[in-house]
Amino acid sequence: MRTNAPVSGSLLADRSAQSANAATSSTTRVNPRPPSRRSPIIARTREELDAALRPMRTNGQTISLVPTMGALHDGHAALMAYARERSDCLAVSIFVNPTQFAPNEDFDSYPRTWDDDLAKCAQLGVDVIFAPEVDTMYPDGPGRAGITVDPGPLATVLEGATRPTHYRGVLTVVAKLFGLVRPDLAVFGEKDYQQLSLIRSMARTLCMPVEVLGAPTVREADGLAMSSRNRYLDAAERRRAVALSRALRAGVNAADEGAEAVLAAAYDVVTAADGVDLDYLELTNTDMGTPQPGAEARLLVAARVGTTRLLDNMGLSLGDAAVLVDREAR
Ligand SMILES: Nc1ncnc2c1ncn2[C@@H]1O[C@H](COP(=O)(O)OP(=O)(O)OP(=O)(O)O)[C@@H](O)[C@H]1O
Ligand SMILES: CC(C)(CO)[C@@H](O)C(=O)[O-]
Ligand code: BAL
Repeated sequence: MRTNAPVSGSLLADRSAQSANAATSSTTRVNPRPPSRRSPIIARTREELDAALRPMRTNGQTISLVPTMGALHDGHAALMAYARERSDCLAVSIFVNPTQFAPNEDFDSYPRTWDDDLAKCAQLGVDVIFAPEVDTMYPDGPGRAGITVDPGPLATVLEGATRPTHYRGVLTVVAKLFGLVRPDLAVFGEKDYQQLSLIRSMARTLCMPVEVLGAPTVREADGLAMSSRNRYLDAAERRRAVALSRALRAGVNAADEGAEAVLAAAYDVVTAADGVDLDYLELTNTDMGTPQPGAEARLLVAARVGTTRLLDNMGLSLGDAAVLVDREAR
């Protein structure tokens, strides 16, 4: 198992918005409104996006954004419903962002399911779909992004240890999307918890006028977190993949006994599973710093099942008896 150096909570803290509860306790108004019956406007260029959003801006309507890479599933649908209830106009971006994929990763094979995505967006009451080409987002070419967002130390651990260039690409494209759409609020999934933490930190640190909200992870009936990459799994791998959420659940169930017990319980389940190659299993506080006894925490896991890398995480309340094992000793 990879061991990662502890991350300083104070560097990365976003105390204004944490975990699932933060999303539901947001100050944003909740405005249940039925899905619009109109088809979404499809904007492919910056000019088309401006034209699509101008009437909403002129009318003083609030705009929400759900950034995605397409291959939409019920997890994305939940983010859209969450955003739609909190805004007058819902924009969804569909863009497989090349700069967050390393050369050895799956950019070329990433699922692209435009017709199905469009039908889902129409059904979910999306007002505007922004689906740019690569050169619209990167006019000088994705390899020459020029000015990029430095994601800081949190981007070097956990996902960042395996994917060292990933979060620079994510934050750069999300900053661009925020600049283009200028949303009042943006919704991201807790499934990608480290990504959500980094985007919150970016918006706060760079004074971006957008409220970043996290929405809970949507799961398959057996507990597997929904993910576009689940499509890569064959039947046997799909059965094995449930080990990630089972491990997290075992950890959550041990929360009263403290941090050491949480990690041990989760570790036993994930390492006992055939064909599941653990990358990391870590316990953090809700800001992804060091977990504290008697406080809310986050248990995060990543593993390879066949050639597919999957991640998942769950929140828990740690018992007082928490003494962390030395990570290097595990
Ligand atoms: N199961 C889920 N529940 C809630 N939100 C999710 C879920 N899966 C993805 N999201 C969120 O949807 C947004 C778009 O993610 P993306 O398009 O990369 O889908 P994905 O399923 O995470 O794909 P991948 O398999 O590439 O990780 C992100 O904010 C992500 O956290
Ligand atoms: C936030 C995001 C859309 C940026 O490309 C992507 O990382 C994702 O889908 O999670
Ligand atoms: N949802 C995470 C996007 C990625 O893995 O590139």
